[in-house]
Amino acid sequence: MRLHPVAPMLVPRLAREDCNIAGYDIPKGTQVLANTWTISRDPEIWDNPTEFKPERFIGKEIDVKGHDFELLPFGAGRRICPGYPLGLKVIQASLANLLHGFNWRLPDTIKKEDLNMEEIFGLSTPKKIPLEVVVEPRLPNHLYSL
Ligand code: HEM
Repeated sequence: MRLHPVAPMLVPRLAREDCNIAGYDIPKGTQVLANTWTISRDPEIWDNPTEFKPERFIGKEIDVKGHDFELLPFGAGRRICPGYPLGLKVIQASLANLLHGFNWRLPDTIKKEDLNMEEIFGLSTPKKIPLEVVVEPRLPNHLYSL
């Protein structure tokens, strides 16, 4: 959610009055876009920003619920994603099921360090090059029948 947020830009906002943010004058009527993708890779905020290191959050108060402006995968304020509690639960449940049910590995022809993590930028950020993986069941067969 930090390195690869689903939506790289938040929904556009319109300034209702003249204001100044971090030294920048923003006149009333300006359309403002928050670039969450760039903020969550800002080296002034994050150590080794391009490194996937989930343990960086251990013991930190920071969360994804719109209060910490350095990490806004669901946006913030009045137009924050209303589906974020569902989104978080679906991601956690799906990921847990996939990891519990299958062993995952890269094909022998691809090395971990060669994995392409580029994205296509648009309203959302799908992977530029689809991930190829070898998936093997790790539980007894009868557990996979519907
Ligand atoms: C991991 C899953 C999801 C992510 C990362 C996500 C992300 C976002 C983001 C970034 C916004 C823009 C917020 C802003 O500009 O401040 C948004 C808006 C919205 N999301 Fe989600 N979302 C997710 C799941 C869902 C789900 C499950 C629902 C509905 C069941 C949902 C419904 C909406 C709606 C209706 C808006 C527009 C809110 C408005 O403009 O007032 N989202 N979402």
